[in-house]
Amino acid sequence: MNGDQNLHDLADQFQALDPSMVMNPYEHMGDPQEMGYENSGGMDPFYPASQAFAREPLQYHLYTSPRPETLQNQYFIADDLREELQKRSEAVYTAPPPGLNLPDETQGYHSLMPLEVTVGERRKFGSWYSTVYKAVNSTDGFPYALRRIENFRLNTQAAFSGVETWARIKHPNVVGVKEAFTTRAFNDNSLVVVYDYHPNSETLFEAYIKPKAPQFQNGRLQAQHNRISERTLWTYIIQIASAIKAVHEMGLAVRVIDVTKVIVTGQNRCRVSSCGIVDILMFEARHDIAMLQQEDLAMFGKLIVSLCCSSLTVMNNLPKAVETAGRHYSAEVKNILMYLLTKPHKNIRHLFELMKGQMLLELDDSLKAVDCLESNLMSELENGRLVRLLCKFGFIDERPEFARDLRWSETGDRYIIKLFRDYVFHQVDEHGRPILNLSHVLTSLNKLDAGVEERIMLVSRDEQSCLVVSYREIKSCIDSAFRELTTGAAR
Ligand SMILES: Nc1ncnc2c1ncn2[C@@H]1O[C@H](COP(=O)(O)OP(=O)(O)OP(=O)(O)O)[C@@H](O)[C@H]1O
Repeated sequence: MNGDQNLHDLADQFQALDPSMVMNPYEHMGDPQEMGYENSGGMDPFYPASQAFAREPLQYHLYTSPRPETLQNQYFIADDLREELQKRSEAVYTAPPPGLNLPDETQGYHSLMPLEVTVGERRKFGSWYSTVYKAVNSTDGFPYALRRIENFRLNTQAAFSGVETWARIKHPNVVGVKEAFTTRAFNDNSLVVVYDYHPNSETLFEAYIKPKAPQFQNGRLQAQHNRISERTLWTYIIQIASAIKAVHEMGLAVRVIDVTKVIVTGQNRCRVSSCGIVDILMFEARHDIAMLQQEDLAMFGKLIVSLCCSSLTVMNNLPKAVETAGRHYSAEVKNILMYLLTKPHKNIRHLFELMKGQMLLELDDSLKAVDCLESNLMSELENGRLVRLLCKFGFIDERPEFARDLRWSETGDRYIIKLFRDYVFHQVDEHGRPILNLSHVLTSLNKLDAGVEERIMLVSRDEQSCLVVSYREIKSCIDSAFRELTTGAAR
């Protein structure tokens, strides 16, 4: 199907969706090249090349061109991204259910909410039980993740000496460490290490290994297999290796590299959590850092094997596990595994040498992801601008009194603003039914914000007065009314 055919199909759908809407917002659009855009390759096929277009002067808040109804959703960020961000926002604001018997506050953190189930069978963190909570810091108001080690008695404050060094590690694949303290607020001796909070994250174990409930497929209950794809596996390998490199270069060792201690914080984004905590727990057992770093790499190998085989028990028979991994993944993956699990003297820099080819792919993918996010951000930039404009309307329209004038918002410049508000939001069709046309609203507000010379007819509700004004004039009315309000507020 060619471009014209597409266009016709779209136009048909457009008519079918809303017969009362006959305006085509593309009608007066010109060639993007003529508009001064250097690269028109990525622009819509909806811009016919033949018609002339009077370009508006370039402004920093230049608006995007209006789109047809059927593409309305493209005014906003992509649905899956919005859903993901909304889930995160919801996670930040979720309050704990009542009756958890948690302290109201500990060391300046309040609103504690467990991020994991604390009843039933629990795994241990070394020799201790641990629980992760979300809590809000009273000083900066931000949420943090508190990892609490239950029933831990600290023998010396010196055990906290490494926390400062950990807090200096700012790396995209390491969950940031903020501080550590002991507390009796949970009615025991607890150690708490405070980390950056990454809402709605799950561990690699939860994402790829934990058995999923069977689901109905083709009318039958079927087990869910979530074997990780080779590309995603490499993404995680490179990110975790990068985290390990950052930690080793600070003269530290991660000391816990495990599928339950690496969290997935976004699409294919992972971060090593729980850094620094083992240094406190095992402070008194002196260790050679070079040896601990070797152990980090061996643990990393085991993590990759469990991901490849979607199982934790495979670690009981590593040679068999490596063989299984080799059957499902490339020789390159097997090569890395052999290096990490069998080489007596390994080194994180050498590991990167072995992964050179994959790193280029990773770089390409992450640049693509940045491009995609940037284009989503652009649409939100436009929307943010429109929200500010709507706020101005809200401040001005229907204001009951200003400067002792009960009719301030109905008279002078404000009368035009009121009529424009009706033009944008309160139009009705020939049968008196409300027209709820988001495209019209966005187009009108964008033109207003850019102050274009295009003229529109504003009609009063009783149809007794009728004004023809340009968007530029309406914009200047709004600016002066809003200025009056700001000077009035400052008085
Ligand atoms: N910094 C963090 N920000 C947000 N959520 C986190 C953070 N750290 C951990 N979590 C979440 O808290 C939950 C519990 O984490 P934890 O590391 O205890 O995993 P676990 O599987 O419960 O391990 P264990 O069985 O050893 O307790 C997980 O769902 C994890 O995603």
